[in-house]
Amino acid sequence: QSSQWGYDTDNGPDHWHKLYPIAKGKNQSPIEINSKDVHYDPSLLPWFVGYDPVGARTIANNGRTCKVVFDDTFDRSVLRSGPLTGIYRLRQLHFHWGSSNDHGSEHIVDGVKYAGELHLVHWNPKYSNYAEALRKYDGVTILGIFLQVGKTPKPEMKRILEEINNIKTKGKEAPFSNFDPSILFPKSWDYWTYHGSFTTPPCEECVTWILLREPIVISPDQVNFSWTLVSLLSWFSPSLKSTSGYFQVQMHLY
Ligand SMILES: NS(=O)(=O)N=C1NCCCN1
Ligand SMILES: [Zn+2]
Repeated sequence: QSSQWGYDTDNGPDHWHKLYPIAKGKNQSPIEINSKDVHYDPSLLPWFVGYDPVGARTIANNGRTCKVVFDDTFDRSVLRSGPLTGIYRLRQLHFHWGSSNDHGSEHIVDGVKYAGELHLVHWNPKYSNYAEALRKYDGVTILGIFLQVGKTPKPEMKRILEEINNIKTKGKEAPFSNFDPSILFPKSWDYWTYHGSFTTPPCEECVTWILLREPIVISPDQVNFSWTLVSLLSWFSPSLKSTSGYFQVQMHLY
């Protein structure tokens, strides 16, 4: 087990539990979603966001992903309602890509691996800080949006993909301002929700997942932008750590 966790055979998901025991927990993400096992919950509310574009701060390559960081020092950009109680502050967004278009997403839907998955990470400000929220069942909510490769480019992705060119090496960071991530959202806000974990170590089980059923579609050349980033990062296609164990995945239809 090399010192740093990753996605290779000697430090991948099956090794993580040695340093991060929670990785062997009962509520680990990602999971496979089988539509036939999903419980439709008519009492689930729609979710809403209020994002302040002026809250965007930086875009960084941390050697595993490209992440955009936001000012979360007050209730500036928040997600609320849906399966949640109260509001959750947007902290960062990041992507998961594969080394080819036939895989890359972390969650799998009816056997389908999407080319990528966008995660918007939010934390519950009823706790005094993010680090404390990670230790709570209702500490974090992650909005997950699947990325599908199609003919038409998604113009709203342009800013992020152009910026990726300036952070091609691990550890690089660049200013990133005036960006409201809700412009990336698909038309339908129908979602699946379940309680799980971060998909990377320490894999805390503090996450209420809100996964959108409708993917966003980007073009092949937009994906190969991510390829430039991917080719510089030890990329991955994570193995699903969780068994098909029983979990409450509910669905809201608008
Ligand atoms: N892929 S994930 O579940 O969002 N995992 C994360 N781990 C560290 C903090 C941000 N997110
Ligand atoms: Zn993620």
